[in-house]
Amino acid sequence: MADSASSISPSSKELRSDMTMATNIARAAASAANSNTSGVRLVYSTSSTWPFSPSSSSSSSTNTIDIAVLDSSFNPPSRAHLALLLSPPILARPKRTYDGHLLLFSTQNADKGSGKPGDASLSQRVEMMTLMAKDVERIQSASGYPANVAVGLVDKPLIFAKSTLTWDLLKQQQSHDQHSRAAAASPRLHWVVGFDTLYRVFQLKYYASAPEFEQQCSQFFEKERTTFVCARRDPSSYPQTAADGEEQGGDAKEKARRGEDKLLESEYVAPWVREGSIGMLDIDPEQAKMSSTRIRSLLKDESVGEDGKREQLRGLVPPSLVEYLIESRVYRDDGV
Ligand SMILES: Nc1ncnc2c1ncn2[C@@H]1O[C@H](COP(=O)(O)OP(=O)(O)OP(=O)(O)O)[C@@H](O)[C@H]1O
Ligand SMILES: NC(=O)c1ccc[n+]([C@@H]2O[C@H](COP(=O)(O)O)[C@@H](O)[C@H]2O)c1
Repeated sequence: MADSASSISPSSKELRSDMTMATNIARAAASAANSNTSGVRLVYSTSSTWPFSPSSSSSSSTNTIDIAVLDSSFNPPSRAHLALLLSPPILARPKRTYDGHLLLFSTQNADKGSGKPGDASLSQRVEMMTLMAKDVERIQSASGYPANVAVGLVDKPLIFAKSTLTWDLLKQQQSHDQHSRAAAASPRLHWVVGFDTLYRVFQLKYYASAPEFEQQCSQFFEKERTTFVCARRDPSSYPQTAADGEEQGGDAKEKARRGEDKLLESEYVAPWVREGSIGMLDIDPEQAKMSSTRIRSLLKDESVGEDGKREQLRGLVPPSLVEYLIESRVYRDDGV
């Protein structure tokens, strides 16, 4: 599926029209950012009834609507993020694709607050998310699947809380649509994450107490039937987790693999692995090495010219992002 991304570059007319739409959406999202609403706010969706489009419910062989959630800083999105979002629904077999896709950005990060100077602004992230959503729509259609994508913003940093807010939004959308097939469908969220994120979700330091963490696990896995689909990440692409650091000897990849096994076998994680609520995924090894940090460094690198940057970006970011990153000069100005 990730390979099909290479063959769906938008025409320049499509790209211009998507960029204009993305800018308008970003403007509206930024001007509403200070309003006091909490929860998940959709700023773009393929259809107004997302995720309950008629095509998604009728194409499902079960009455469950399985939705992949890519929760990211979008700073900027990479081909690895695209591969995660378009990965096969390993915990929703025999489906060959998710019924819906959600790109979600938290305006508050668990470890970095509201961001670092030199990061992309909220408007730029919404623009990039919208362009990526349009790429996902094109890839799904080119693969013969219905396109059913949304872009959302949320003001909570931790996944369990964000997931419940996403769940609340789905229930709300469903209650507006009493008479369609959607009313009988049961949505299920699948958080597509890399190993570093799965590791952090299970660190007690993020929660007020162990009982509160356990209550949130139970709400996420049991009440809402949500899952984690976790991609193995090349250790060169992210700062070491404590789990990797404790492992002695061997090369970095072996250490990372042992760190993964250790987490999956640990007290708080193993029961959900056994239940089939956490699954591991291998993505393309080149994509597993990617990080947003590396893409930001490339964009800032004054020794690489515009054509060189464009060439490298083609392999690193979703198709519509290549021109956007060059033209917007994001990460390059302001001396950062
Ligand atoms: N190369 C990759 N392989 C597998 N998962 C990845 C990869 N890159 C990012 N992810 C996952 O995608 C999700 C969003 O990641 P995030 O936006 O923090 O990107 P990042 O590349 O890690 O960013 P940065 O380099 O700025 O820290 C996380 O769950 C992360 O683990
Ligand atoms: N305990 C948690 O739920 C927890 C902690 C830290 C990061 N995260 C997630 O990891 C994702 C990536 O975070 P960074 O941008 O900090 O790498 C974030 O979107 C966040 O949701 C979750």
